[in-house]
Amino acid sequence: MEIHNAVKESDDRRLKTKYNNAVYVIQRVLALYSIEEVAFSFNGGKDSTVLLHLLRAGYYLHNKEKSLSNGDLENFPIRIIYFESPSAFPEINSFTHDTATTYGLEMEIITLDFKSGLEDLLKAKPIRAIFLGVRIGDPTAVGQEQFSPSSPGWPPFMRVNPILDWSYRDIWSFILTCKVTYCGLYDQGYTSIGSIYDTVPNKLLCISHSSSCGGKYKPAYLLSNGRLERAGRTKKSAPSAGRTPVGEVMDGVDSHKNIMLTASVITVGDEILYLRSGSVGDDLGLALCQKLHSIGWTVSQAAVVQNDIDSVAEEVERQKSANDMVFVFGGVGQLHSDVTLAGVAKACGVRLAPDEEFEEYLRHLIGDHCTGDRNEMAQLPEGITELLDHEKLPVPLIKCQNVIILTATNVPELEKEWDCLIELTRSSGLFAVMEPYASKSLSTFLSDVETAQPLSELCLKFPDLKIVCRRKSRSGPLIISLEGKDVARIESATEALCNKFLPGAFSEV
Ligand SMILES: Cc1cc2nc3c(=O)[nH]c(=O)nc-3n(C[C@H](O)[C@H](O)[C@H](O)COP(=O)(O)O)c2cc1C
Ligand SMILES: Nc1ncnc2c1ncn2[C@@H]1O[C@H](COP(=O)(O)OP(=O)(O)OP(=O)(O)O)[C@@H](O)[C@H]1O
Ligand SMILES: [Mg+2]
Repeated sequence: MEIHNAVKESDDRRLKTKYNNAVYVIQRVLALYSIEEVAFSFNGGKDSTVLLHLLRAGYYLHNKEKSLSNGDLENFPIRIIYFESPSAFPEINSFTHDTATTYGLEMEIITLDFKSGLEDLLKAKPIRAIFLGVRIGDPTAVGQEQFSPSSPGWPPFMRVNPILDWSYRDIWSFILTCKVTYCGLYDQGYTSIGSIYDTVPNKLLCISHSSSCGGKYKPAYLLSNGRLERAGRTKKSAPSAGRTPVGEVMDGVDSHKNIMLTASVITVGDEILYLRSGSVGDDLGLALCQKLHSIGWTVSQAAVVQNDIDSVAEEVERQKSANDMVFVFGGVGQLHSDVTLAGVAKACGVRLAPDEEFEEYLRHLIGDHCTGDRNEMAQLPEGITELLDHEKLPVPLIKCQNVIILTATNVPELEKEWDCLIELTRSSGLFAVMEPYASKSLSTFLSDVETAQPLSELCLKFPDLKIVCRRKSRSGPLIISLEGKDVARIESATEALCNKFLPGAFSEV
């Protein structure tokens, strides 16, 4: 069988593993269900084209195992269903029909929507399992496994997703290795094909950088970053979750003085909580608070949690709904204690899934040891992760909704990551850069008894200012800091405070 032989003879170890796993799933389905009980939902797209050939190979191996045939595939009896729509590309439509003819497929054309079409189909036919070319990264893959029962409200059947864990690169490795014919649109820069109304060629494949591009695009298999395969889909993606919209592109400084944006800083660090050497402190958390402060953000909380999935998840869940942005440090890597990503995934109610683009970065960084065959090293929260890539960073920072995961392990590294974040913010509006806080500090030897009441009154009169009191020692002076966005208000508050005491009671620090 040409597909089986092509993969067997290839020296692409990863492709072989993916192929073997997918064909294993297909063979088990053919063992579990009778041929009348299975169907393949085929639409001429690249993923379903790959699945068609995997099914042909799986059917061939199934028969061979049962000595049912010599592997001749002239007759491929798995029922094919195609939901034909007037909004499909004519090229996709004709490719689907041509493929059916080439491989002698029994194709059932359904003109209803997916749900109604399946309801009618399952009333008429004994179908119990349907193969789909869904892959991780597709919006509909979230939460699905290789075997996923249909959703509540849908007719009952098993969705079988044999290529769920295939990456964009795996799809093209298979197509090119097996020399499979695919729809011509993929040679014209289309990388994922929806309807004529929401799909254009992927501009990352545009040959000319001029605005018009001359209509020339590279073929889909040359897209190096598989994460961007849907960049040709014109539908808008959902905005990041957050308490308030913080994604506006700020060209410099936000002019709205009254907007208050709050952040929470979470350090994941057993070393801070347990080690007695005294050498480990939460320097990074502290440094980040100062950075946030310098762009006019308020830090509502800085916490240290254990390297434990539930501890991270609980803290992240609490803070992400109470703040505009949450920054998490520590616990990122490959050690047993590196649970931050799992904690963030749990807090966001998603699972970890292999990420091809992240794996690519790790491979550059650590070499080929890191890939494995099943991408264990590059698992990120599924469906919600953005990689914040900057040329100065060896590995991108990770953003999941309004949670940013930093990888710095010391203050100089943090400064570098922070500078990159700010640059990214200016170019693509990660978060708002606000007017920085202004502050003034006063020192006094007045006693607490004397200052308590006037300071309480001052707080009530100037609710827009943060009035912070501290002492360096019990017997030393009291330092009063007034902080806010409006220098004039700080001056008024200073004057109001000084007027309540004899001249010279306060000196500016
Ligand atoms: C064979 C088949 C089975 C499907 N089963 C389900 C299902 O169980 N639950 C569900 O929410 N959507 C199901 N869908 C719909 C898809 O998840 C998804 O909504 C659809 O592919 C989106 O395509 P669109 O972006 O073109 O609308 C099914 C689709 C097909 C073709
Ligand atoms: N109109 C349709 N008819 C039959 N099956 C469909 C249809 N639309 C989607 N499917 C099923 O859903 C799967 C996922 O669709 P999706 O569009 O993500 O992949 P694809 O079309 O195979 O490839 P591409 O991502 O390049 O468009 C398909 O592989 C197919 O199994
Ligand atoms: Mg498609």
